[in-house]
Amino acid sequence: MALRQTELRPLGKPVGRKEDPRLIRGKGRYVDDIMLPNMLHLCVVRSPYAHARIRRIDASAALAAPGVKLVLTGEDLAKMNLAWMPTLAGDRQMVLATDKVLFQYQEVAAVVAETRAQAEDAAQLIEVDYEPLPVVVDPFYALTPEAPILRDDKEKKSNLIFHWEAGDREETEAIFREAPVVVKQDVRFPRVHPSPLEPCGCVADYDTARSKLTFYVTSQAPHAHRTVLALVSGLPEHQIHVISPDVGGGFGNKVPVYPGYVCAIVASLKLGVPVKWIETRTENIASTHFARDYHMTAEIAAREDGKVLALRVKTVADHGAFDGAADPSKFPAGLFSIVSGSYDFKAAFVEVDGVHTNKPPGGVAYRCSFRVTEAAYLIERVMDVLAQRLKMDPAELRLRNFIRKEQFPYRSPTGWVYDSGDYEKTLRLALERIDYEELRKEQAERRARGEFMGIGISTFTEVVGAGPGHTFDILGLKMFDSAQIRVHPTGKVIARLGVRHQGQGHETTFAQIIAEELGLSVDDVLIEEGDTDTAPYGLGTYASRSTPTAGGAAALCARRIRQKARKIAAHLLEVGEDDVVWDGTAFSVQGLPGRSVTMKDVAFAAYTNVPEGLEPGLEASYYYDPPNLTFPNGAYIAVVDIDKGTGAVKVRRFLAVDDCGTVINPMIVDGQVHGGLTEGFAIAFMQDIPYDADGNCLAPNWMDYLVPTSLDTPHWETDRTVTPSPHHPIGAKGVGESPNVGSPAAFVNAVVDALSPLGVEHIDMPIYPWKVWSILRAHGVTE
Ligand code: PCD
Ligand SMILES: [Cu+]
Repeated sequence: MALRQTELRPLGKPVGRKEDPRLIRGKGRYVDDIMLPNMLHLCVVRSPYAHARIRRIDASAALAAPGVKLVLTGEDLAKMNLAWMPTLAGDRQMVLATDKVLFQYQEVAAVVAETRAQAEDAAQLIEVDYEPLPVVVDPFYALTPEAPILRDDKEKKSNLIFHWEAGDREETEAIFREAPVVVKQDVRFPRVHPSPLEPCGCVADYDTARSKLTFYVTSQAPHAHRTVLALVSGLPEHQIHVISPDVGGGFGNKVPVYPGYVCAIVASLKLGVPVKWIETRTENIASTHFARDYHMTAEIAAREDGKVLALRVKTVADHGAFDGAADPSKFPAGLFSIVSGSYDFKAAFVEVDGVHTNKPPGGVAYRCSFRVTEAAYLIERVMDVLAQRLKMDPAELRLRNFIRKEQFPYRSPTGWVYDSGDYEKTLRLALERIDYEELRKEQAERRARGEFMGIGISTFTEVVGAGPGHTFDILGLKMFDSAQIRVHPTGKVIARLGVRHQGQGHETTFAQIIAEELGLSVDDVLIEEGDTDTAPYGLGTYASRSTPTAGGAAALCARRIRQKARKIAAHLLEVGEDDVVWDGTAFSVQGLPGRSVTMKDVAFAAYTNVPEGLEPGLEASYYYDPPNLTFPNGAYIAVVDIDKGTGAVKVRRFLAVDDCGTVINPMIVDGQVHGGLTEGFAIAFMQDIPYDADGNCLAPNWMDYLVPTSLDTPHWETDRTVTPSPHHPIGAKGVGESPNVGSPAAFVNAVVDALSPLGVEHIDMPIYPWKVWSILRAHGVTE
């Protein structure tokens, strides 16, 4: 049962979500709900070819079509110096193609008309004369000398975008030379897409009289978008007002700036009226930024008793036509170097080659703090390969190799400093709750009967919460975050934060933090995010960073308010400030608990009766740059049964034990875990975006790119251990991404475990029934 929103001391309690009465009654206000007078509609014309030279674009028929007000091409944008724009990774991307296209569905022209239907009809009339060029789909081929160079706009004549390394090569090699056991496995993380329910979209409204651009956009990072728009367009930043209304899911998809946004803004500037652009589902999947697509090879050097010694990883990363990776500037392969996971390796060496191909740009951090999902999946998969090779129980192998709780803060061999954790406790709780021993017995019995039952374990560690600002920036913008709290005379509060939630429940959880610190109830605190004219500057919501950064800012900002409140309380209680104590709900006089004033009394006095010399009013702001990241972790266990006839995998049980430090709202954390597990399940069993040899996208819709329904989705069991972050103001770590990061390996490990009697050591995701069926058939299990 959810806790009432009027109760005091709400931190750690399952308070009902304040945003839900609005959202579940269909009263959310999303970008497509915005209707402005004289608003026009924009439709993007896209390339049918994955690689082609553009000889000519003829827009005359489109311009003559009913309702059409404007057609934009790359040439038009080039005159305004807007044909290209910067990507988050410091590459550049075409807004509208000028001389050639580099992926199927690339933006080629934009049509603006009175209605959306008119814009779409006219888009069909635009004639583009393409000269097809040879297509590069395979990133390994892209690196060979025979492959055509795709980006002729770049100085470097190569499809290699970057080569990046972490760890100690020599020490790692030395350990490998001597190691008694070495296992090696190729692992692919398929190309997937965040695919939020609400696709991307915007309304650009340029007011010529006030020279002000109001830009409504479904954005995870409105402030960063405003800065990028100012830099790209040359409009002064204070004349750009970005509003991110309710967001229907983000999942990393709404961090980048997309060509449609720039086109809508240019159209509004040219026409002086509002212009709306809303993507279709196909446009979303086939042109906005993808995720993953990592081809990884991992090797572990170990002793015969299972103690791991060193890790070596080589990866080819397919970034598509433009490097749009949403990674902090200093990390071209994101935080992939966290790949040594929860285990105490002596040494590690990691290499990543980023490569251009004729595919859409990316990759974004889809429920993943910058390539952490790929890393966690790889290490959890390869640990199982090692267990199988050594004929050891995978739980036992993990227990033997965990970083021990007394080793924190722990420096990993690639340089990360893990803040805290108790991995053994978390795994033991999971083993006990699922009754692991009993399950293994049952498995042995079933195996004896020729049945295929599997148990998969994943004990992942994540790194979330970017900043700190000294290491983390995007396009130079330091990744701190902010909160601003204003207490009104009646003790009601408005708090604005620099992040922007997309369904995570910030209106509730951040109200819980502030209410807890100020002795108020959640009902008393209104949280507002997403409006750049009112909210303090922040980097946005992704990378499970809101709680580690803005959550920290909210607590510290509230404490700043309390400091001033204490002065006012002393004045009201007619004692010295040192005699005032705060008990969590009221200020009282030391030793005289009967004499007290609440935050509400103090708030009123702040506007009516302040001590002499003190500034009236009660508000504060705080920009919080965390000293380190937070390292949430978990132990996940999947139990599966395989149907021998069809190869279908049934997830019988799934238990997720998470440790995200201090929990603000256990009900919301459970919801976060349920959602992320559902995504992880989809990635493991049903999602991939394949391309044919001509670069045609083979899954540009929800018929081919599958999204699980409630019927497909297993029942989730959750539990928790709590190891607070030692540096976060309330001890909280992020959690939003954990289930997506940790679960794919548990599913795959379970399926491989089920098939291990056949000698199977690895299956690449997605594990479609036909893949399993082919294995069963190859081994004569089924016909
Ligand atoms: N310890 C703790 C932690 C946390 N929490 C809670 O939970 C949530 C979450 O958080 P975080 O972890 O901090 O995170 P954020 O930042 O807020 O968010 C973000 C994430 O989130 C997730 N989840 C979700 N949900 C929803 N509903 N929707 C969405 O969209 C989404 N997305 C996803 C993603 S993808 Mo990326 O962007 O890719 O990077 S990242 C991400 C919030 O409310 C909070 O406060 C609590 O309570 N406690
Ligand atoms: Cu990732």
